[in-house]
Formats: sequence, structure tokens, C-alpha cells
Amino acid sequence: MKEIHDEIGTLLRGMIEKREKALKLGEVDNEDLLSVLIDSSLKEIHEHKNPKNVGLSIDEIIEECKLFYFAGQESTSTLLLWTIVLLSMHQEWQERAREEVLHAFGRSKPDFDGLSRLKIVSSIKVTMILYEVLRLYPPFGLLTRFTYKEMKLGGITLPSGVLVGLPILLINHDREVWGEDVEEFNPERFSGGISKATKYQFSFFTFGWGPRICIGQNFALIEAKIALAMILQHFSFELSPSYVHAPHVRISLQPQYGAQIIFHKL
Ligand code: HEM
Repeated sequence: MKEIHDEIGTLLRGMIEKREKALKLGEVDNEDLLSVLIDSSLKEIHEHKNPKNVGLSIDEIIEECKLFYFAGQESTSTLLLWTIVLLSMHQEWQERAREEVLHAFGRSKPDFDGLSRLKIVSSIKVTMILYEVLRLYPPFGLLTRFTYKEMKLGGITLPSGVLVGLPILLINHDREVWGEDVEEFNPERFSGGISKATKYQFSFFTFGWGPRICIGQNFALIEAKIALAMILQHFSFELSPSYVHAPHVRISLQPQYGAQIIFHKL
């Protein structure tokens, strides 16, 4: 573990130093997140009279890169993976989603402009499907928080330093919250949006909630919609007979024995 940590740190440090140099020489623009991070940090240091403790250190930028890679890559690929598994299990929803995509885009490549021109309204079924996948198979099933001072939560007083778990996976499968069909794949429950899917206000927080809510949630949904739309345009898919349904928490929620899918070119 330490070896991997050091190797990734060295790789990222090299990339950051190279980019910092190029930014200072004006050789590159703020064309990606790494440049934006370095540039805003350099500006903050430059503008401050006492540059101590302002801007980001290289170690902090390294941590941001790791966070964005893990939070952004693992999460969305897990969402897409379970979407393909569930649409393989529920062929009628695969058909409905494909119809919608073909109606909106035909065979042309769906891009961000296309999705925003259509205001995503026309991909309502795809959105419902993605929410229902995120409910049944949330990439991250547990959030944790430490109390930093004594506080009241409901009727309970918690002392400082208590670790509180917010069990997304359990809440997403709670019959009391979602109703009798809680274990069924029913994207229809999101037809009125997230707020109308349950009787409680804060039941669906697969992307977190409050000030630390996922910064990438809109990006993730757009990315997943474009990827799913392209797959639906060109392939139909079904589960391979070798697939064994065994969701399994390995930091994110993964199929324990893999997801063997058979794709048919359309
Ligand atoms: C299906 C996709 C995704 C899911 C389910 C997801 C889930 C979450 C959750 C639950 C949190 C809150 C963690 C907490 O409160 O402790 C979070 C935070 C975060 N996510 Fe995502 N995420 C997804 C996609 C992305 C993408 C695509 C990016 C970046 C491109 C991203 C970047 C982040 C970052 C930077 C944070 C930390 C925000 C902060 O602490 O202020 N996520 N995500």
C-alpha cells in the first residue's frame, strides 16, 4: 500500500511541477481541472500580502487529484455497470430507454449540447432509470461523520468525537421509506422527480447532502447519460448465463464475480 501511495504521489508531483512551470511561462491555458487548481492557487499566493498559509501546497493538489480521480471515475463507472446489469435483467426498460434515445438523437452522436438543447426533459426515462439504479445499487453505501462538539440528533445527545454512519444502502432499501415494492426495479417511482419518490424529504442521498454534497453529480449524470445513450444506440445486451448476481461492497458496490454481459450489434 505504501509503495502504491509513494508511486502515485511521485507521478502526480511530476505532472503538477511540469504544469506549474508551463503555466508560469504562459505555455498552457486553464484548459483542465489541474491547471485551474494550480492557477487559482498561484493567483491567490500572488495577490496576498502575506502568502503564508494561502493557496494550495503541492501535497494538497496531489490529494485533490486523487480525490477527483477516485470520486469521479470509480463512482460513475459503478453506476454504468449496474445500469447495464439491470437493463439486461429488465429488457422492457432497455427497450423503452432505447426508444427514447433513438427518438431524441437518432443514430447521431449524443453530446452535451444535444442533451442541454433537449434540456434532458426528453431523456426522462433514462434519468428515471439512472436514479433507480443509484437507489438499488448506490456506488457508495455509507457516509460517515465525526461530531466535533456535543450535539443533539433527533432525541439523542451525542458527545464530541462520535463517529456517525449514514447508511445510504440500508435507507435505499427501507420498505418504510420506499413502499412495498422497495426491492423491485421500478424506475417509474422517479417519474415525478426525486422529491416525489418517497413521503420523506431527505430519503435519497446517494450523492450525499448538505455542504459536502457531491460536486460532480450533474457531471456524473450527463456522462452516464451520454455513455448509456451511445451503448443503447448501437447494442442490445443481455446477461451471460455465467453471471452470478452477488453485489458486494469493496469500497464501492461491485459485482463479486464480475458482470458478464453479451452485447449484440444493432
Ligand atoms: C454516480 C456518480 C457519483 C456518486 C454516486 C457520487 C457520490 C458522492 C458522495 C456520496 C459524496 C459525499 C461524500 C461525503 O459526504 O462524505 C461525494 C462527494 C464528492 N464527489 Fe461524488 N459521486 C459521483 C460522481 C462524482 C464525479 C463524476 C466527480 C468529479 C468529477 C465527483 C467528485 C466528488 C468530490 C470532489 C466530492 C467531495 C466534495 C466535498 O467534500 O466537498 N463525484 N460524491
